[in-house]
Amino acid sequence: MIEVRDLKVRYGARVVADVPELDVGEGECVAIVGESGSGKSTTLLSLLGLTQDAEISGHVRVCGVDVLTASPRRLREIRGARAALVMQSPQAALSPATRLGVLMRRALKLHGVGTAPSAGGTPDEIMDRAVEAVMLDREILRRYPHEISGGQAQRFAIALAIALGAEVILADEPTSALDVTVQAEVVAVLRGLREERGLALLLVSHDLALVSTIADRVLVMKDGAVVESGPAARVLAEPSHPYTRELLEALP
Ligand SMILES: Nc1ncnc2c1ncn2[C@@H]1O[C@H](COP(=O)(O)OP(=O)(O)OP(=O)(O)O)[C@@H](O)[C@H]1O
Repeated sequence: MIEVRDLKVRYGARVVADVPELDVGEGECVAIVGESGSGKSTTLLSLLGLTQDAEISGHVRVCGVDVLTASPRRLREIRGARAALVMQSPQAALSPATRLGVLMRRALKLHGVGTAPSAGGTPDEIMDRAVEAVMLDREILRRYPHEISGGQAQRFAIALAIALGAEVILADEPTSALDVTVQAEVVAVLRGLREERGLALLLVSHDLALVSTIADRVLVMKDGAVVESGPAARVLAEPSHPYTRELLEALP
């Protein structure tokens, strides 16, 4: 689903992300961890061609599309629909005067989902199933963005991705704005989607406790470079790089 080789992202002369290898297969979760400014978000955004003013080299394939050479039209086909980005505070991106159901219906229409009679049902059926998949009541579709909590907004953002038929979710600190119990709900939703729908998940987080509960593999970034990578259980239990040990020691 995601295949990265020799990715380098530069702003001017400075390499802010250097990722030799990163693969996320169907039903897998890979986490990128590291302190603020280490290049995690830049790496994530570059996978969808969303870094502005950056010079990018290497090989990036997402849902079968060669991102660095694809036409803008081809990129638009995967962005949002097949590969969805879930950010830290989705509420800010939701139009305040639009009910969530109206917003979701517009997104489906924009991407042509639910228009063909055969393709997964009517827009209403697709929306109901997506909301159910993230354990929200369908009544939420009648609400405005300010009428929902941070955890509900995050789950709605994931539901939107599901409704649009996402195969890959790229999540940037999806739970950092949430309190601990609500974080657990969002993680449970993501874990369920991987297991039940084979969704591939690339997660950026500075929260190693969260990562240990969901990721199969971990990449540790520092100053733009990957200093350690491997199975999450191994990296978190027996870190081989001093920086990973530092991150682990900083855990509460
Ligand atoms: N548009 C830009 N122009 C120039 N430099 C940038 C730009 N965007 C990011 N950077 C720089 O790239 C480096 C990596 O930033 P990035 O946001 O990827 O780090 P991060 O690990 O995700 O940090 P955080 O956890 O704080 O989001 C930082 O030094 C940042 O200042």
